[in-house]
Amino acid sequence: MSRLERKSETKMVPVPSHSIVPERDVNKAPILECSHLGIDFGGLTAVNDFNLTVGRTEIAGLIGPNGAGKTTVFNLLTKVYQPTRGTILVDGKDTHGMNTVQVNRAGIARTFQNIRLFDKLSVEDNVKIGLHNQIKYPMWSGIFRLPGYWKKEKLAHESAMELLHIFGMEDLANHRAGSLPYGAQRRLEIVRALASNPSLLLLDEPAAGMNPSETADLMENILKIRDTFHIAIMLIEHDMSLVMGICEGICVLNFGEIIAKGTPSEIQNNPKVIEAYLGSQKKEG
Ligand SMILES: Nc1ncnc2c1ncn2[C@@H]1O[C@H](COP(=O)(O)OP(=O)(O)OP(=O)(O)O)[C@@H](O)[C@H]1O
Repeated sequence: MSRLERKSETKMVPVPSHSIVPERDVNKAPILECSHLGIDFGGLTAVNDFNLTVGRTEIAGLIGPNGAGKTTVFNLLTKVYQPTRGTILVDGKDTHGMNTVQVNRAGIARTFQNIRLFDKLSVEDNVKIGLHNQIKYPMWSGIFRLPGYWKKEKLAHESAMELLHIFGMEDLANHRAGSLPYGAQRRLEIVRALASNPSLLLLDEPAAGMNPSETADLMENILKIRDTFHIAIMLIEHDMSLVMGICEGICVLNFGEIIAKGTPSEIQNNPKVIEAYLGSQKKEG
């Protein structure tokens, strides 16, 4: 039986910040704790009083109608924006004042709504770029190609190939990233994000533009990432079959505020959630 046919939901247990985490994570320090997080853009409050805890190995979903504030939350977590208020703890560390590079070193990696690969570089080189936090080249050994440089280069090659192998992409290592089919480019983005060895991987609409078979592969790959690397994954997604199929805890935003948290079945039956989605459909219609 394919793992995606599993119907049983993960048992979730309550933790502070009115959140739930998978039972298997309850005795482990959470990977993410947001308290009263918010940001204003001039007079517009894009996110307000965002409280969320994500378990160590949880697959968490962040959903909501268009313009609800989902990407803004990712931008706050990754310090593209500094919060107007509230705190973000990553692995127990307060990220106040950190920049995007520091927060990546603290354990958060992400992909974007639109593909952001280096099209003209090879698949392998794209992954090596993601390894930059892991493998440091001392300046002089790089400029003069000293033995130390070749040692690091060999290590980077081996690490990149190992990651590509996990996702069945090692045969594509020398292909130009821009020449890959759409689904493979999106997979490569995820591999590149994983190269920075995150504890929390943020995926912004990973299934956008995918056909059903690419989406099914993506779901398998997300489960594989969680099970291989034992990390947490938080995803924004409009494809409800993906969200309801693999997310364990789901948080729903509307107009920048959390309106519900729960398991897939709780969220699907929550009247506030149904109203938020129907309301946004009426507005669009
Ligand atoms: N840099 C910014 N300056 C001003 N307003 C912004 C900025 N970034 C986001 N916003 C506003 O914040 C609100 C939330 O936007 P956001 O992109 O986070 O929504 P979303 O839930 O990700 O939407 P979608 O599902 O359509 O991607 C919107 O009203 C948006 O216009």
